[in-house]
Amino acid sequence: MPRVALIAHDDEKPEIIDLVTDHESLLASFDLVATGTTGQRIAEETGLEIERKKSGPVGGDTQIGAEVVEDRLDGIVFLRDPLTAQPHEPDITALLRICDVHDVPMATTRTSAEYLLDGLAAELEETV
Ligand SMILES: O=C(CO)COP(=O)(O)O
Repeated sequence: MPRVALIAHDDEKPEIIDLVTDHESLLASFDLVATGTTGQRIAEETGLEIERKKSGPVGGDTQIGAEVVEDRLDGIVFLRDPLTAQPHEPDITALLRICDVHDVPMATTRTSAEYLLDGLAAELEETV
């Protein structure tokens, strides 16, 4: 089962809820993990089960990065707010970098997230 991380900055939380709701039946067949507040919102607003790490600003992005290093993740949807500076920018940069190092696909916009989820769904179909 693909393991996917879901992360969104505050401005993008409505967008990730909309994305997840649109793909709820597909995501129900995935193993999901999220940063703290994103995971809380997804759990509250959908019927999906989701593991929650710490909130991004206090280390959640770093915890997701550790999963990348340990080869536990098949993809990450990270809807970033491109217009607001984040106090934990170094953690965000580190997560992007470690995804590049390990060639773990990360989608940072709604459209690229749709492609990523479609790609993982196609892989899942090939294995059944
Ligand atoms: O800050 C984040 C990603 O950098 C997201 O963290 P939360 O999901 O806890 O809001």
